[in-house]
Amino acid sequence: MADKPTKGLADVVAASTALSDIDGKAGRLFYRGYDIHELAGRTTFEEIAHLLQCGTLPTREQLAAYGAELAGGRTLGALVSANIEEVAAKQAPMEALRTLVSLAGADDPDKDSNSPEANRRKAARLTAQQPLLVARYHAARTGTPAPEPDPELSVAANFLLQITGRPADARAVEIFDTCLVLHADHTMNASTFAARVCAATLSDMHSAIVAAIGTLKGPLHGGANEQVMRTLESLDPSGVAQAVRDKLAAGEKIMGFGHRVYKTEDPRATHLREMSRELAEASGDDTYYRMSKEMEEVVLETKGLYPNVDFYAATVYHYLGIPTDLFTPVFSVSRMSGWTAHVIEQHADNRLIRPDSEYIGERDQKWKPIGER
Ligand SMILES: CC(=O)SCCNC(=O)CCNC(=O)[C@H](O)C(C)(C)COP(=O)(O)OP(=O)(O)OC[C@H]1O[C@@H](n2cnc3c(N)ncnc32)[C@H](O)[C@@H]1OP(=O)(O)O
Ligand SMILES: O=C([O-])CC(=O)C(=O)O
Repeated sequence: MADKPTKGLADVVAASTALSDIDGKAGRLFYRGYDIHELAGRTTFEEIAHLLQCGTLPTREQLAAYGAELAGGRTLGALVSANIEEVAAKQAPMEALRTLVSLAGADDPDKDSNSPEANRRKAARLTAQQPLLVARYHAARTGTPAPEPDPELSVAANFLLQITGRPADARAVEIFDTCLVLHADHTMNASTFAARVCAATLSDMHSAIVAAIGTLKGPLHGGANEQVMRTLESLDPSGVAQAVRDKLAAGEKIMGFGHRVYKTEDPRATHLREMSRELAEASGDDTYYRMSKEMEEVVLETKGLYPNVDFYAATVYHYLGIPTDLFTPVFSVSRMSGWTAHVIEQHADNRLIRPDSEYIGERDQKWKPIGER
């Protein structure tokens, strides 16, 4: 008989990885051995994607080559282009991305290979395409064409340009770039696990990424950042503390708080809180930042829970002018670098991921003809 399951697989080690590591008690996160506090604000998203997908922080030459590869990958395949209008009309952003990445797989030149070289090229292409898919989706649904991506600009600068329709100022780009750095990878989170389960059947990278996108979408995972903003918008700024206490007393979960692994401050939230404060001040209206701080105090005092990565990311994206329903797609733009690196890692040392289950259903049932049931 199987052992009793650990609900939600808490504390179960499901894979070995050299990509990221978390110390949940100390509130520390590392990408390939680098503390996130060493990297945030000092490295670009392109450097982090290279670190995850290629193994090292790049030299200048490697970064130039990787940047050129990303710039070259910023195109949409024929199948995506032919369908994006209809997808944008019928699907919400994360559903659309799930569809569009699947369609992009059909036009990928490496679609029939899982070799290490093909996987690395696909990883760069998916990382290049994801922000473009979000921007073109947004353009299609609003009927406002997005500016063409500029090969001279970074992933962060191009994304803000394409979403807002105008070049972002240098500090906004730095802040958004840091957000992308902070969201890139996070050990065996639910979407990465989904990607690895799919990849471990020796399925292809696009299939694994479709599984990951569908998993990130849920409000207990990446979907929480959108819900944080919706909560802030729904609250009366003068009644935040009482409203949060009432929600908690009613057994409601407050989105953006709590974490399976961190039992103290999420180290990414430390950076995001500060960036939210800076942007709020610069905007001349810090209402949402002040409301967030108040929520944080009440949730900590009442439940002992800390904000996770999604909490302050919400107001940062809001102040940067990103539409609320694109917050989770933004998460996917960054996490694509980690998901694809995990697929590369899974394929490089593979074994089928197939856990056991505990059977809790009926036993010894006897078949009856349909008329007698
Ligand atoms: C990128 C990310 O995915 S970060 C996480 C994003 N998700 C969210 O912000 C959604 C809100 N948070 C949550 O739902 C949870 O904290 C999760 C999903 C992140 C972690 O879940 P788990 O490790 O399974 O913890 P679980 O949901 O069992 O919570 C443990 C206890 O804390 C409570 N709790 C956890 N999070 C919250 C919250 N945000 N608000 C209120 N109570 C909470 C639970 O109700 C539970 O209480 P109980 O023991 O009295 O029943
Ligand atoms: O690790 C998790 O469970 C969720 C999370 O914070 C992430 O994916 O960034």
